[in-house]
Amino acid sequence: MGHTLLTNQRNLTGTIQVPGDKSISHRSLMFGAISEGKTVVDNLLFSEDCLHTLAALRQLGVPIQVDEAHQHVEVTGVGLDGLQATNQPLNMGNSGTSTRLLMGLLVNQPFPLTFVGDGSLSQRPLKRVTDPLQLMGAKFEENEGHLPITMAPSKGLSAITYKLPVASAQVKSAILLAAIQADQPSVLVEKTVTRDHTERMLQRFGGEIKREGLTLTVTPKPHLTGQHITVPGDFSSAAFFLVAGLLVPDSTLVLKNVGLNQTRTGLLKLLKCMGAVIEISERADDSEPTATLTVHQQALHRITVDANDVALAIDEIPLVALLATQATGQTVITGAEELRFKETDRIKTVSEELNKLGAHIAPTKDGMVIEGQTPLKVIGKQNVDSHGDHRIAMMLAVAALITEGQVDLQDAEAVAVSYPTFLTELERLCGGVIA
Ligand SMILES: O=C(O)C1=C[C@@H](OP(=O)(O)O)[C@@H](O)[C@H](O)C1
Ligand SMILES: C=C(OP(=O)(O)O)C(=O)O
Repeated sequence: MGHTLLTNQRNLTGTIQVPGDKSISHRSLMFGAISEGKTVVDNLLFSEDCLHTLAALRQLGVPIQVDEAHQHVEVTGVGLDGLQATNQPLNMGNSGTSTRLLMGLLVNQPFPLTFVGDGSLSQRPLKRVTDPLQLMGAKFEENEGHLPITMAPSKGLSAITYKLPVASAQVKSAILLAAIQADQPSVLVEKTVTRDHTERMLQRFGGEIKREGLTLTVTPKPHLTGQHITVPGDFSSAAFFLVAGLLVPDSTLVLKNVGLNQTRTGLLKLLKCMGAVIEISERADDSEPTATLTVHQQALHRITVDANDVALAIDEIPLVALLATQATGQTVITGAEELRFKETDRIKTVSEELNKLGAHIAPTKDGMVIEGQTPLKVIGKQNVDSHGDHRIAMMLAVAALITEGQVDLQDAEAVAVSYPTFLTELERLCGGVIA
């Protein structure tokens, strides 16, 4: 397992183009595969997670042409009834999104399918997806609530009226992808608003979905039409540089073409509450809005974060914790229990690893209590560990930039799950100080 040595910095200055959005990349491959005609995807994210989705679809007989140098992909849609059986398991790697969305997408096939994943993914909860799919008529031959799972050949799917028990875009999307193949319209009620990329893309490919408050009604529409999708830069990847720009003395960073879908940008609202000013320019809107973000180092103050905030910033909460260690006052995060079911238990890994650098973070059942104005400082060199979690690795790399002393980041290569070039980008901005 690789490690990376980082030291504290001043004056992080530069322009960054973060890679394509992970959530939208997964969805464009999946919708392209089950549509009729060609789907062209520009700026697809070539990260480990998205490559697991791509490989699984190819394994099911979907022709996908890849030009990785230009982040360009062409998917020849085979339609929902054109997928081919496979006698090998579909390997989901580390990717919760691939697993949950593909289970919904593939639930109505006339052949069995087995899903497997790595050690971390095999611990993550799947009953939240298999329960509603079973209510729709799906049968599972092997199902302990986590991978490996085998889905039996389908005997047809019934519509569902379902109140989501968790705030999860993956669960919502799995049900929506199954519901387009059901016999009648289905109705889903969200617990709170979560990212709506599936809803937007379904409409773009010719599906019918309506939202009224937290209620979604989706009409069966198994025949969709291929599209040209340009994937915006990933807000969740941009967030690491936004936070670095806010924390590292004398910094100015410009982030180009960042996806600003409001169901993803809860971090911007939280930053505003902390007193930060982020400049937004060059706004554009295809079926997903984008803009350029400019950030300078600034003083911040404490906030409280609740379940509604968490749902709109779910992958950015580790960064909120880091920001809070440097803000004035005590920050309290509640309603974040879902963090315990990510690639690691992020309440545990965030508090344990940042505390190694001098932070005072007390984990709670559903969040964290974070003391502000705690300078990060180590004597000599301190090891911190990503525990194989890409977002923990990147958050700790940003923390290292403001830590006095040397930080040795273990298992740094986990970044490849969502942002393979993250450390190279960081090194470029720092002027080549990463060993
Ligand atoms: O739908 C998606 O693409 C995602 C939804 C979120 O997961 P949950 O739905 O489990 O909260 C998020 O954490 C993940 O990175 C991507
Ligand atoms: C939780 C994440 O992804 P996934 O659920 O797809 O593994 C993430 O990217 O932070």
